[in-house]
Amino acid sequence: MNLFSKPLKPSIPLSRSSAFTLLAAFLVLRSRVFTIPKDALARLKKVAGVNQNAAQELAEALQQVYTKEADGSKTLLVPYRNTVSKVNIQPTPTEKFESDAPYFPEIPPVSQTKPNVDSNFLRQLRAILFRIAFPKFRSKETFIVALHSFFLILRTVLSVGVARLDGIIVRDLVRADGKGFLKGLGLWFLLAIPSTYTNSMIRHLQAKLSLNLRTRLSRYINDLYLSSAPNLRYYRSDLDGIDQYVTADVDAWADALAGLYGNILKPSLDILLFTSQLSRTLGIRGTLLLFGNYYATVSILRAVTPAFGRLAAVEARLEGEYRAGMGRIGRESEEIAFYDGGAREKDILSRAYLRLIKHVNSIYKIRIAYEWTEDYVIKYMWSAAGYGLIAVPLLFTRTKRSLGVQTGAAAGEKPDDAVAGRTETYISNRRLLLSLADAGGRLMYAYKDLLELAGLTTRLYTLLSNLHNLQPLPPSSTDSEDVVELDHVHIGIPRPRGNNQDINIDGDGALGLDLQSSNETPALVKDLSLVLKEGEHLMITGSNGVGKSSVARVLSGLWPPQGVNSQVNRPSDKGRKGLFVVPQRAYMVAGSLLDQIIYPHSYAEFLESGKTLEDLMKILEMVYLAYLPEREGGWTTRKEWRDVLSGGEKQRMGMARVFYHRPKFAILDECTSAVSSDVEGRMYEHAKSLGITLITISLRPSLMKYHTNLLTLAGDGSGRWSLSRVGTAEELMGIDREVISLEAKLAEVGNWERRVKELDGLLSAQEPADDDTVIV
Ligand SMILES: Nc1ncnc2c1ncn2[C@@H]1O[C@H](COP(=O)(O)OP(=O)(O)OP(=O)(O)O)[C@@H](O)[C@H]1O
Repeated sequence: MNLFSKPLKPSIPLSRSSAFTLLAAFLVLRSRVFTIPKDALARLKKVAGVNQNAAQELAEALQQVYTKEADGSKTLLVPYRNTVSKVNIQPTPTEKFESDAPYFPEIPPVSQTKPNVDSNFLRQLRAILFRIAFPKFRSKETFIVALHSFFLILRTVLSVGVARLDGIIVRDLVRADGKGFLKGLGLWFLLAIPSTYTNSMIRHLQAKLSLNLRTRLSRYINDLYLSSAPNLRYYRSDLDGIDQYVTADVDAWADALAGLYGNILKPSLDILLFTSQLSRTLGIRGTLLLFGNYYATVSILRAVTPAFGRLAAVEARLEGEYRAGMGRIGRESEEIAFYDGGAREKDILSRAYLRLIKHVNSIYKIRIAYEWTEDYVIKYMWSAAGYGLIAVPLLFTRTKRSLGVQTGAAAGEKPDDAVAGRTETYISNRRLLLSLADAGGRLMYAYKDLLELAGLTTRLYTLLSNLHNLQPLPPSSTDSEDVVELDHVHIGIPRPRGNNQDINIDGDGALGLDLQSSNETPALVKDLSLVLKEGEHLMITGSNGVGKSSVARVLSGLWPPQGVNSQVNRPSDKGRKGLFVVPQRAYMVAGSLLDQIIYPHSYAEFLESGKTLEDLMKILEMVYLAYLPEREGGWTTRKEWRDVLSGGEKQRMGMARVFYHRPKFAILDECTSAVSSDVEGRMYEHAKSLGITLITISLRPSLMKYHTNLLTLAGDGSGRWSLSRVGTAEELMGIDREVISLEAKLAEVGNWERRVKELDGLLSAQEPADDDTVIV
């Protein structure tokens, strides 16, 4: 039966109905045919020997083992339902980032932008879509979109079929044609199978598209964000609440885009097809009225649509602030508990939450007026227009004919047939119009979704633009000789991004800062020059906040060196790691006990290095943590180590990492301040015996004896410094003795002050008597 065009034949050709039956049977059986029962699959795998090493693979997967492929990619073993799935990860090449950067120029902060559906939005969306989400025409995502589009079109075509069939069934009913009615009903059930299957496929493909887009974006952003030196974007990005951008915003954007595609394509197709179907019966006048109706609807709704894009962007930011607050409490729970700061934290969080829900509430309120107008226009105005339009063929075209039948003017046509024909037209058109109203409604909702997508696109684009516009830090020029060298370097706090007009490139290509012409804060340390060869151990000292850690930041490449013609040389990583820094705050990585020692190595790199668990045990012995594997239940135990280990234990773990990596130079930034002096001394001696050159930042004079050079930062705001050689062990003992005697003398200062006060008291007690004497 030709369901999609009129006139409709009463009988159903056998070939079409058998085709439908076959399609239905295929769809029902599909799941049985293509889904192999799990136990059968397991048996098959066993026969094929696939599961032989499953236990070992699972253990390796839990240890985050990956294999390096020839093309530079990694195959990760991911535990999944007691099995291991292999996921190949292709890193985004640096050239790709370089070629993408011009598409993501610097933009104003997200708080200063008003996302809207305009050329700016289209430019941003195009850049994200075609540079990241769909970089190639022939990709999995393109295939999903094509399949999704196919099912969307199929759904529209089937809807027209359903509308026509609806009319036929009612027509046969009015005609009292039992056979035709039953056939129609049978066809109805058959048509329901592809229709419902199409619906679930549309939902499935939409979810799949969203997930694929999210994966592509997440991989790209993670590769960009977690970049190693000299980019260090995760360290240098100044975007507030960046975790919200990288996680929730990417997810929301992928969802919004995948949903929007269906929400725009399907109703647009519906409107096109339904309008063309309707125009056959409505004639020119009716069709024009239909378009007039569309125009009126769009004009009214555009006028009342609020700025959903900006509202969505603000909501995402507030959500991020609230999440960040919660995360901070989780991270710093012990410190907060010591201060009993729960009530204070609750106030801070409540404030963040209130700001969020106030905003969300205001969106809901704004939506009431919008949705009220929308419902009124879409449901009632469109339905009323629909009734009017249906009346056109009934009252003007066919009325005359049917009146003729009733008056006997059109002989040869039964009155029942005429009524049945009218009913069929009415039912089909009414269903088409209802679907049309529904499509119109969805298209209007899609406009709101489009505005929300604009808000999320702005946030995503802000993230990408922020990350792309962080220029790499100046590379260190490494000599063949392994030395640490600073040459005329100003150590200063880096200027915030977007204010770097004074940064210039000097003749050697090193990035410098012209302090004469700049308006930035004065350098913490000025014109610092030093050369440190292997075996020359340096201690950096000076009072708090004077810039000791900042020197380490410049040495390790976290901060750019400032000053004209300034230069930094770092030892190369050839042979073994050149420079390794143990920071002031101990850091414990998420993972096993073993992972804590080998960080930043992965388990695979540990295996590659040829070191063994015995070696690790020896290292733990050296830092007096040999009891940990047994106490914590083995090397593979995974815990929240930040909470499990004490402050001193965490610092010793930092030293264990130094012994594991055995770098040429190690910067130890007050990383043993909580370790007892005797253990600290032994660890320093051991580090030196491994051939590690130490650069220690400390306020403890007792550590001086392990070093050959002393850099003292003045700390009087002048940026002055002095570099001296530390004497022999004999001389150092002398210094130690002098320090002890001076400390003893200083301890006496309190007593002397008390005595001076007593004497002052005695003197002042005698003074009035003298005065009296004078008066008398
Ligand atoms: N990212 C930053 N932004 C702004 N100011 C900073 C930043 N990092 C450090 N500072 C400031 O620079 C100064 C020097 O900091 P630095 O960490 O180098 O001190 P320090 O000498 O190591 O102190 P301490 O002995 O207390 O560890 C401090 O006043 C600090 O507040």
